[in-house]
Amino acid sequence: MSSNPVMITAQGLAKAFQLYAHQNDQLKQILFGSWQRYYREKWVLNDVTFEISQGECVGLIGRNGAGKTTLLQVLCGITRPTRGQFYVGGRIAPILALGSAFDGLLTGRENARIGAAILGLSRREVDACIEDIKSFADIGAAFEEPMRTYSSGMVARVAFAICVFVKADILIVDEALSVGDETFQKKCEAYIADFAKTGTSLIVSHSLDFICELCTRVIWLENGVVKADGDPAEVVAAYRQAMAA
Ligand SMILES: Nc1ncnc2c1ncn2[C@@H]1O[C@H](COP(=O)(O)OP(=O)(O)OP(=O)(O)O)[C@@H](O)[C@H]1O
Repeated sequence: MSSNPVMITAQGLAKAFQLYAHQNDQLKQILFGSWQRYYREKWVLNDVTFEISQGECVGLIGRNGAGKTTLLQVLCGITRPTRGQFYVGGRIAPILALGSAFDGLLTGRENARIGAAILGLSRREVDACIEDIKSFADIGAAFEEPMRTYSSGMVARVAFAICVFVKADILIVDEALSVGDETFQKKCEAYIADFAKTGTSLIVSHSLDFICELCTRVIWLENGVVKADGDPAEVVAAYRQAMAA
């Protein structure tokens, strides 16, 4: 374990989603929830505990549905944990999570301004970097058009570009590279690798070679619990073996 300051702590994190069998069950729950429960719980995270220190680049791996995105959403404050605590000690750049908050009626530029402000930039800082964000996103005139007209790759480009310019302490990346085309993927990979030299990163990816190459540590999540946490080569080898089996 590193002697650097702790940037992310997850302590006994658990998350259950409420599943309603019928549309009006949600209303019943609001009205009569004190007497009866109208939903079924789906536990996605169960007692997840770890610490990430300043300067670590941690890969988060696991099968589809293992709970990786949910864990990142909890750490980014997008969803609340059902149990447990977490601490994040710095400004987060949540690549892709940010994209889900865009307003489709607003242009790329307007969403970029709002996104950068939400992530902590002042109006003057936003003014100073908005053209750089446009240039990094590299979607041409579409930057001035409503985002409802964008492809998923274009949305990801704008989300990634905002995160590049918010001067974050912690980079949280959820499968950012899967939607971009090859040129943009390479640009993002180079940025993430550069950020990882000094910042703290938590990266979800199914690209195990990329994770092994970049990360100093890997956490393997399985059915909402930490199955392994340690050296990238060892954890990835064990994960590959489990997947093959
Ligand atoms: N809002 C929701 N309501 C109910 N279930 C949900 C909700 N969001 C996610 N889930 C469920 O939680 C589980 C974990 O989802 P999550 O997206 O965190 O997995 P993941 O490890 O990121 O998967 P993938 O590798 O496919 O992206 C899945 O079974 C998913 O169906």
